[in-house]
Amino acid sequence: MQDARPRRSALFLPASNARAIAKARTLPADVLIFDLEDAVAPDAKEAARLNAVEAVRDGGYGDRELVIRVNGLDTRWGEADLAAVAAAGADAVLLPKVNEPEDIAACDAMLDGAGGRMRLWAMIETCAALPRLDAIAATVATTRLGAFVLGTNDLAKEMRAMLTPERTPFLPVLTFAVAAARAHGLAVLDGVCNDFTDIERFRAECAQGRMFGFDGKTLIHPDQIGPCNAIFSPDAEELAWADAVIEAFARPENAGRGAIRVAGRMAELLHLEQARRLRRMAERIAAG
Ligand SMILES: CC(C)(COP(=O)(O)OP(=O)(O)OC[C@H]1O[C@@H](n2cnc3c(N)ncnc32)[C@H](O)[C@@H]1OP(=O)(O)O)[C@@H](O)C(=O)NCCC(=O)NCCSC(=O)C[C@H](O)C(=O)O
Ligand SMILES: [Mg+2]
Repeated sequence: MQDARPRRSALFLPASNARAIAKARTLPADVLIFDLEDAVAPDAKEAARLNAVEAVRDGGYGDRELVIRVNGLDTRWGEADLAAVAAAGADAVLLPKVNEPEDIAACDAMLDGAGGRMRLWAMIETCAALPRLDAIAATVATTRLGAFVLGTNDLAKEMRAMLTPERTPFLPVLTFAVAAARAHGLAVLDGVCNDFTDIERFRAECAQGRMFGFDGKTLIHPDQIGPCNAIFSPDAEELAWADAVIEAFARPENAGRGAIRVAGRMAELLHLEQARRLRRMAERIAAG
């Protein structure tokens, strides 16, 4: 079940940066994404690949989910990246610039030698992918696909759109990416906020991402982790409501009822499901 694991914060780090790789062992991000793609200069690609594989093998990252973003399979590094990642034992490989379902199928076939546990995550960051989100997500039935990750920098570049604080040009993409992911049981992570020194802008983006239904947000700097974890965790008010709904439905007088009154609001069985999910998530977060 995709919702069982907290993925509030997913920190990208250039796998060419040994200091960042070491520091990440101490950072409270739920997911670490070792990047071999856009954060790494062409001359450093091979060294970065070795660093990422070594970091995953050496471990020391506790419960954090370890993901390696490879270069595209149409680049000169992509296939070797994928072979190395398949052997490394990461939790997932992140494939950039997925355009169509066939990209997932091709990458999945190349991961045949990897352990069964390894998932394939897809970057949604091209215009070509947008009309095909449902078909891409539907490949979960026959592949290791596990998550969508939005790439709003590449989308802005391709669309020639502006990355404004409100993210107006991307709002339909946020909705449809979350809906496609949910329809097929995938996890879904929001794109990065480049402005890592403006924490108020960042908080607003996290709150917007949470409002749209994302599981969490991808990050580029350690300073973004704390606020992101806080905003993507169920807060006290939500948990109080969840507890009230669970308690109310458990009362004998409400047995067999589909809709009841809780603290002046309507609660239906669908809200009971939501309340239980929030509680499970809070327990997973508290367990660390
Ligand atoms: C953005 C940065 C280049 C800023 O670097 P810098 O100015 O050097 O940061 P600081 O001096 O503030 O760093 C303080 C300490 O924190 C460590 N650090 C910094 N960033 C990270 C990180 N991401 N992970 C782990 N540790 C990090 C520094 O080493 C300092 O440590 P210490 O010296 O011990 O105190 C830089 O933050 C950076 O490179 N960020 C990640 C960039 C990246 O990965 N980009 C690719 C993903 S974004 C993307 O492509 C999304 C998508 O594809 C799209 O299209 O949108
Ligand atoms: Mg990108």
